[in-house]
Amino acid sequence: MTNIAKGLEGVLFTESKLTFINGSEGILTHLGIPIQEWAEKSSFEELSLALLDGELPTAAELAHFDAELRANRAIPQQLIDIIQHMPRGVHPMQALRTAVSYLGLLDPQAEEVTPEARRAIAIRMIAQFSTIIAAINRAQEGQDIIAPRADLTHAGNYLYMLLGKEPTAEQARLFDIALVLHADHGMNASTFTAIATSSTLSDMYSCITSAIGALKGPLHGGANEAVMDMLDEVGNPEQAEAYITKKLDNKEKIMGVGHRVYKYFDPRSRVLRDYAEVVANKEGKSNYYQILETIERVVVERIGSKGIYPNVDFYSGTVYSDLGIRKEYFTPIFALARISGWCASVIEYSRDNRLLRPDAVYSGATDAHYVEIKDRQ
Ligand SMILES: CC(=O)SCCNC(=O)CCNC(=O)[C@H](O)C(C)(C)COP(=O)(O)OP(=O)(O)OC[C@H]1O[C@@H](n2cnc3c(N)ncnc32)[C@H](O)[C@@H]1OP(=O)(O)O
Ligand SMILES: O=C([O-])CC(=O)C(=O)O
Repeated sequence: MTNIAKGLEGVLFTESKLTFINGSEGILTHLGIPIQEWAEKSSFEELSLALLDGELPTAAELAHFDAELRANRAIPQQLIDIIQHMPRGVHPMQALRTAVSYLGLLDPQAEEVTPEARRAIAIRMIAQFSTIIAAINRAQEGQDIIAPRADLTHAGNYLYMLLGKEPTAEQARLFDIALVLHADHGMNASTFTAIATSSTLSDMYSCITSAIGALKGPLHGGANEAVMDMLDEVGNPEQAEAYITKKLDNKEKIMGVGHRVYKYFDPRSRVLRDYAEVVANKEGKSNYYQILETIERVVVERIGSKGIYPNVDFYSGTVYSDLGIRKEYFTPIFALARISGWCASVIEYSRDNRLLRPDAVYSGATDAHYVEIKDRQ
């Protein structure tokens, strides 16, 4: 019998120098450097450049890249108009998908697929994603759109454009760490989708628009919002154990746990848990964390033996909501970070491109003949 790799599990289709994951031990590295070190010592700007170029930048290279990001933050007025006229109540991921596709119409370089053009477009997209997402958020809430500021960090500027006031240094750094943790993750579904699109020699905006669509689903990036829905449904920590036990007894999926590659704790979930605990220790903020702690304990006890542990989406939402971000924007924030990994992976793959085209075992009818429509039952 032919062996089918359902879900493409374990299928190796390319080489990459960007990200390494050891799922059984819960290890994640970018360029060989552990994710914990990136989170502690680096910034989203530095990791983005390192992924694009495949090496740690010098101070001068990073300063140049940072200046390029700051200079490219503004988005065209035509796109602002589109965002302002989007129907109210759409999911922000729908809005983001449309906005990025439209941005491509306004970029005279959009159709260029040379490595230089792809890199230049990537830098603009990394810079502009935060402006687009903050603009969608404010427009959907009937608020004025706030122009980016060039004197703030990437993370600080996003929070400023979203909330209309400068974040504290602590808030900006916490958000920066969240972006670092989400920036890249090997051949996940959305990165693979971006690469599949790029393998046809399509343009960067098409690659990224397809990736946004893939990230949106609740089995992938959409899980962070679904975790928050679950927390709101549980309501208070006293209900958590009974709630999760019932779900597991009914063989229902728990959001924010389980992963195709990790069969142990996702290391990013450990970093985020520590920050979620800090948030919880603030007055009146402990409910979410206490519920998550209980869910984590019960899940690990009950189905840890199947390799089901918290993933990156489990604790991130509690950190975001403390920063004043609504749950519908958790997945767009994932995109705000993952844009770097998508672009870097597309650029890396396109250096030695080959059309992606897997196959299926045919299991349909054979020896059939066309039946005239009038003769069909
Ligand atoms: C950023 C990211 O994309 S991280 C992932 C975000 N997604 C989520 O948090 C959604 C919840 N998790 C899931 O749905 C899954 O774990 C996925 C989609 C992430 C990975 O799925 P797969 O690798 O296909 O695992 P698969 O579905 O084969 O599950 C293996 C076993 O674990 C169980 N399992 C997997 N995830 C869960 C879960 N979240 N809750 C309960 N049981 C689970 C399955 O029921 C299955 O059990 P069985 O062998 O007794 O039938
Ligand atoms: O790698 C995956 O399958 C999912 C993902 O994007 C992540 O965990 O960050």
